[in-house]
Amino acid sequence: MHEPQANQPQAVHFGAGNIGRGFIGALLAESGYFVVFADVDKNLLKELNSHDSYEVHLLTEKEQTEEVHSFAGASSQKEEVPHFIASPHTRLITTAVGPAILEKIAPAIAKGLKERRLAGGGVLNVIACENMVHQTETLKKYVQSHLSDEENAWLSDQIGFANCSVDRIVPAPTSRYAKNPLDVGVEEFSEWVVDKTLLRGPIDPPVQGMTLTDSLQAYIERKLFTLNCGHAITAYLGFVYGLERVDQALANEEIMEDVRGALREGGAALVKRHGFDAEEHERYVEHVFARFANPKLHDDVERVGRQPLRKLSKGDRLLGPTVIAREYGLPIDHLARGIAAAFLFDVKSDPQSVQMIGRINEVGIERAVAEYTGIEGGSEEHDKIIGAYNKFKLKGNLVGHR
Ligand SMILES: NC(=O)c1ccc[n+]([C@@H]2O[C@H](COP(=O)([O-])OP(=O)(O)OC[C@H]3O[C@@H](n4cnc5c(N)ncnc54)[C@H](O)[C@@H]3O)[C@@H](O)[C@H]2O)c1
Ligand SMILES: O=P(O)(O)OC[C@@H](O)[C@@H](O)[C@H](O)[C@H](O)CO
Repeated sequence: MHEPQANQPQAVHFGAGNIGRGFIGALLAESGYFVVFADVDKNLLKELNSHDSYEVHLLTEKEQTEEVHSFAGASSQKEEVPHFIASPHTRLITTAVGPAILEKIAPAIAKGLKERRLAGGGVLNVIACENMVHQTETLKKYVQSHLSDEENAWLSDQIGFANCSVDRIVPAPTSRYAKNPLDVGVEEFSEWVVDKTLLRGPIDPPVQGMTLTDSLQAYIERKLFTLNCGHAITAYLGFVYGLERVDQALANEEIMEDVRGALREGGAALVKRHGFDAEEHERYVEHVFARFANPKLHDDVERVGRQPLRKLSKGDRLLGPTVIAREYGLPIDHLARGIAAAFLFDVKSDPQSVQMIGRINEVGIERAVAEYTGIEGGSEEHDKIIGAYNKFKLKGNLVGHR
């Protein structure tokens, strides 16, 4: 295992996957932190501990490469991770494991914080970088459930749990550029916005590329309900049309019309809710489309559509903008078509897809839509989703799936 330099500040980052290596871990290392990547993937940990560096490839016209140094891998299921969390050199804990895994990493974080308290380790900040609203506060609740009242009182005083919005498209790496298994390809754009009102003390050393805000809700909703909403609908419609990649899906005019329509509907809702400038929001949407269309990303619709039940849950990228639009009495026709397409995402390697398709086969699409979205049968919204689902199902049958 690689070692930090004497007194080097440390960060423990859970999840050495695409965004972990391609964005958060890379930024922390560039900013002077020794990054301990905590993961469960034994092969990945072996690679992290046998390479001194890896490359982040910017997938732009003229491809550029950044080298990442100063990291190690540690098993999130072993004692070493709590020890790192307890170390006085550790200033930050970050995560990029997926929302469903937050509960699973909470015991290791709680154990590390207990040790830290006893060792007098002091102030530390936790930032979960998952695509969901209030992700770090969700992690905080899981961590608190493993601590005593006394430990929780110390935690409230010493440990910041700050929500954030994290944005950079990082597809699964391919052999086109990956010379070693840690190399990763990313788009050039990146944005990491953190709620400064929930931090304890300054982020020290400051993380280059991290923006601090006191109005995170607007940032995260704009990102999740625009970029991720459009991304998901592109992926689900792309899947229905038998296409493999996001850029291929967007090149299809029918798909593009629905994605644009959904972002228009969701955009009108966001403009009302957050008082965004409508023209500026339109520019944001155009920028998102330009990012999706980047042919160098080779981003797979199966990655972008992964875990459809999470994406169909209340407050996530599909229902979130739909509910806000309805609150303002705005149309949701294209959003409903995007939701409908999600119910046709039949990917055998995705456990949530298997569960969803199994439930549709068991109880029928009408009941499955009501169960997963909370949109009641007989409502206008439910009728729109079912109508679109039936049309897309015919389309899917015509196209034939992979
Ligand atoms: N890839 C992107 O474009 C992107 C961009 C922004 C945000 N995100 C968010 O980041 C998170 C991770 O996405 P990703 O694309 O990097 O996924 P990924 O599958 O590439 O990485 C997840 C990593 O978490 C690890 N992991 C799983 N269980 C673990 C555990 N118990 N302890 C520690 N590590 C564990 C996995 O082994 C894997 O290395 C998700 O919430 C995603 O929404 C991704
Ligand atoms: O990571 P997910 O599964 O929540 O969503 C898939 C993609 O939309 C997502 O990873 C984007 O690439 C990312 O959010 C861009 O910032």
